[in-house]
Amino acid sequence: MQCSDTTQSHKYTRNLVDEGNGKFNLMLLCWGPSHTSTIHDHADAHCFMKMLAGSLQEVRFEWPKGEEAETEEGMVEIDRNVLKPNGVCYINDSLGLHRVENASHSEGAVSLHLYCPPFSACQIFDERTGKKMKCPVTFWSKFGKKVENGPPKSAC
Ligand SMILES: N[C@@H](CS(=O)O)C(=O)O
Ligand SMILES: [Fe+2]
Repeated sequence: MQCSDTTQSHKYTRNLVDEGNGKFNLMLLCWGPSHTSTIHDHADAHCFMKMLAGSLQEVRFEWPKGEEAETEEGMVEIDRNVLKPNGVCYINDSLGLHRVENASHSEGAVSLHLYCPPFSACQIFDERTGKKMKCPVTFWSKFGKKVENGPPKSAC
C-alpha cells in the first residue's frame, strides 16, 4: 500500500473552494467513472458531504481492533449508503472509517465536502489486513486555479 501512485488515473480530484479563515475547508471533489477513495479516517474532524451531481456509494468500516490492527479476516463492513444528487452524509472518526466509490463506469460525480477543523493528512487502511498508513491530502486546485508542482491528486 502506498499513499499515491504515479498515474493516479483512478483518483478523484480535491478542489479547495474556501478555507473559512482557517476554521474549515470547503471543497469540491470531482469523481471520474469508477473512481474510488481508499478506506480512510477523517483526522478527528467533522466531515459533511453533499452530492451535487451523479451518484456515489459510501461503504463504512469498523476501526481495526488492537494496536497492531492487522487482522487475517480483513476489515469489517458496517454500512453501505447510496448518495444521490442533493443527498447528504456525515462521518467522524467515532462513527468509523469509510470508502467512497463512483460505481458508474460511464458517469462522473461531484460532491461538496466540509471538513471542520481542516486537516492536511489522514490515515488510509488496507481492506485485507487493516494495516494503516498516514498520508498527506492534497489539492488539485485552490480557488479555481490548478495547483502547480504539487502531487497531482489526493492520497485518500
Ligand atoms: N474524505 C475524502 C473524500 S471521501 O472519500 O470521503 C477526502 O477528503 O479526500
Ligand atoms: Fe472521507
